[in-house]
Amino acid sequence: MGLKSHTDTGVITVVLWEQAGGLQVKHGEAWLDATPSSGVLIVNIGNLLQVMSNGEYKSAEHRVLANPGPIPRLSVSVFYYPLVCDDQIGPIPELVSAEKLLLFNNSTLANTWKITSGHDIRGI
Ligand SMILES: O=C(O)CCC(=O)C(=O)O
Ligand SMILES: [Fe+2]
Repeated sequence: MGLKSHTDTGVITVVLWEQAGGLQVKHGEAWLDATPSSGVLIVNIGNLLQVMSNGEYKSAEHRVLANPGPIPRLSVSVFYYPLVCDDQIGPIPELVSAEKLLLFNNSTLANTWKITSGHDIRGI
């Protein structure tokens, strides 16, 4: 199974992924292959961490190629994100300054999710 180009919506995603390739990360206009390695966990920065870090960390666009090679592909993703839609989320105050202006407004989790991912937190 492949996955179309996307950024992860939450705070971080931890991916356990072995042997078969297929994960690609966008760098400029190029798609770079992530190199599979046994026992390695991939930690993706999600859209909410980009907001919380006031843009210090970027949620990278990535995709997964279907059937990238002869080995069956198995990956396990765990998504970390807050659950209460009405909670406020925004840049951590220490990361906002005269040199590093506020890039995102404080808003509810549901609203921030919609702005950063383009769809409703309930998947609508
Ligand atoms: O399977 C992978 O290597 C990555 C999966 C992924 O991008 C995701 O679950 O959001
Ligand atoms: Fe992803």
